[in-house]
Amino acid sequence: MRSAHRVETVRTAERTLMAQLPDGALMQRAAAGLAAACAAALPHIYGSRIVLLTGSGDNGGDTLYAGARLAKRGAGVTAVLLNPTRTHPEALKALLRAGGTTTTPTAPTTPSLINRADLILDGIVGIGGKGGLRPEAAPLAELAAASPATVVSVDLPSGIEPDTGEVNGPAIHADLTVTFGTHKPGLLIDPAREHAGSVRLIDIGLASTLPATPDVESLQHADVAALLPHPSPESDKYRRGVVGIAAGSARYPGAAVLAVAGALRGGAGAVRYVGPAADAVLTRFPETLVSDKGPRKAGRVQAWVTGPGAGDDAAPVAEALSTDVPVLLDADGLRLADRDAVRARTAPTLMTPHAGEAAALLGVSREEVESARLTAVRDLARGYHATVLLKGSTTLIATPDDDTPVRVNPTGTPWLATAGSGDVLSGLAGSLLAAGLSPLDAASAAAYLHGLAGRYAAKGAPTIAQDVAEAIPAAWRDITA
Ligand SMILES: NC(=O)C1=CN([C@@H]2O[C@H](COP(=O)(O)OP(=O)(O)OC[C@H]3O[C@@H](n4cnc5c(N)ncnc54)[C@H](O)[C@@H]3O)[C@@H](O)[C@H]2O)[C@@H](O)CC1
Ligand SMILES: Nc1ncnc2c1ncn2[C@@H]1O[C@H](COP(=O)(O)OP(=O)(O)O)[C@@H](O)[C@H]1O
Ligand SMILES: [K+]
Repeated sequence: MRSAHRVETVRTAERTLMAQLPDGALMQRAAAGLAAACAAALPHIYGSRIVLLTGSGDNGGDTLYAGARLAKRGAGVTAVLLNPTRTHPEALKALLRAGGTTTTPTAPTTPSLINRADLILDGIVGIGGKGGLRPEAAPLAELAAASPATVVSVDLPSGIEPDTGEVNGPAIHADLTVTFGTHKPGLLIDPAREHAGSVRLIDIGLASTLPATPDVESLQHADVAALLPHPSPESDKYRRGVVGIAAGSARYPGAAVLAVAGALRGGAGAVRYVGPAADAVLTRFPETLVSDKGPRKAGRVQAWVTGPGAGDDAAPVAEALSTDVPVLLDADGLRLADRDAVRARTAPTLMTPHAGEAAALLGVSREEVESARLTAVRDLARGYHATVLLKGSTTLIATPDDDTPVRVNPTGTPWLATAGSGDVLSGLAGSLLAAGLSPLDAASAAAYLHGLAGRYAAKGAPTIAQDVAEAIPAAWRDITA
C-alpha cells in the first residue's frame, strides 16, 4: 500500500518526531536521502554542474544541505536564492563552507547557468506552498523547463497544491520528485502528479508518528491479490456470485456485450443479462444466462450493473436500484437514476462516472472536475451516499465516509481512453461486487485489473475494449502470482 497524508497531518507528525530528536536531525535525514537520489540521477558527481532553486523555507534548507553534500563530492553547486536575506541560514553556511556559490534569479548569468546545468534541484517551496508559483519564482520554472538538465523536485514540485493535486498557476515540471516521510496526495493525483515525474519516498522516521489511516492510498499488487476472490473446493457458481447486467439498448447493444465481457472475467460464477441486447450478448457470449424479465424478477443475482448503453430507458435503472443487492450505476444510468432513490438505498451503490458525467451530476464544468478530482469524487460520494469511482487519467475511489481514505488507482494507460472500455470496467467491478467485495474494494480491484489489462492489451499501441476484457485474466494471474 502506498499512503499519502495531508500537509496538516504531516506537520503534526513532524512536530512530534522532532521533539524526540536533536535539532535539525530531520532535515539532515531528508538532505542525505535527497543527495543520494541526486547522485543516483547523475552519471558522475565530480565535475557535475548543479543548480539549486532555493526558496526561503525549510524546503530551501533541505536543498542547500543536499547541495553541500554534493559539493563536497566535487560537484559545482550554485544556489539561486529567491530571497537572499531570508534563506535558511545554517543550510546556506553549509553550502558555502562546502565550496558552493550563490546568485539571484535576476542576475544576468542565471538563465545560462540554468541552461548549462546537469541537474536542477527545485527547492523553491514544499508543503508550505499555496497557489501557483509567485511571480518572482515563476520565471525559474520556465528556465528549468527549457533546460536540458534533469530536474529533481524536493518534497514536491513547487507550485502544486500538496493536498489536492490541483495546479493553480505556474509550477515546476520534474523528472524526479524526492519526497520525505510520506507521499503527499498531490503526488498521486493529476494534474499535479504529471508534474512530479517519478516519485521516490525517503524514510525519515515519520512512520512512527503518522496516523495509521492515511488521507489517500494507492493499492499495490499484494493488496489487490488479497482482495480478489478465489473459488474454494466447496464453491459452486451461485456461491461465487451471480452478477446481473441490465444494460444496452437497441441503439447501443455493444455496451451490453462489453459489460458482459468484463463481468465474465471478474470472478463471479455466472452472469445474468436482462435487456434488449440479449441476441447480441448471446451470440458473443453463450455463457450468459439471459432473462426476459426485469431486474426484480430475473432470478438470483448478488449485484446489478445498470446503465451502460441504456439510452433513455430509465425503467431498468430504477428497477435495479429498487432491489436490495449492491448496484453499480454507470454511463446513461448515472443520468437516468433518481438521486433520492440512490440516497435512500440500504444496499450499497457504486457509481462510476467519467469526468463529463461527474460534471453533469455536480452541475459544474468538466474542466472543474478534472482540475479538482479529489473534491469532485468526495462531493459526489457525499451527495449520493454512494461509493464513487471517478474515471480518467487518475482514477479515484471515494466512499461517503470522509474518514475512509480515498483510493488512487496506480495502473492504467491513456490507451484505455477508447470507446467501450468503461463498459468493460463496469462489468468487471459488478462481478467483484457480486463475489462479495465491498464497493470500495470491488471498485479499486476492478480499476487496478482494468488498468493493467489496458496496458497488456495496448503494449504501446492502440487497443480496443474487447482486447482489454480479454487481457483481464493475464492481469489477474500476474497480480496473484
Ligand atoms: N518540518 C520538518 O520537520 C521537515 C521539513 N522538511 C522540509 O520543509 C518543507 C516545509 O518547509 P516550510 O514549512 O518552511 O515551508 P516551505 O519551504 O515549503 O515554504 C515556505 C516558503 O515558501 C514561500 N512560498 C509559499 N508559497 C509560495 C509560492 N506559491 N511561490 C513561491 N514561494 C512560496 C514562503 O514565502 C516561505 O518562505 C517540507 O516541504 C520539506 O521539504 C524536511 O526538512 C523534513 C523535515
Ligand atoms: N488519460 C487517461 N489515462 C488513463 N486512463 C484513462 C484516460 N482516459 C480514460 N481512461 C480510462 O478509460 C476508461 C474509459 O471509460 P469511459 O470514459 O467510461 O469510456 P466508455 O464510456 O467509452 O466506455 C476508464 O477506465 C478511464 O479511467
Ligand atoms: K519543491
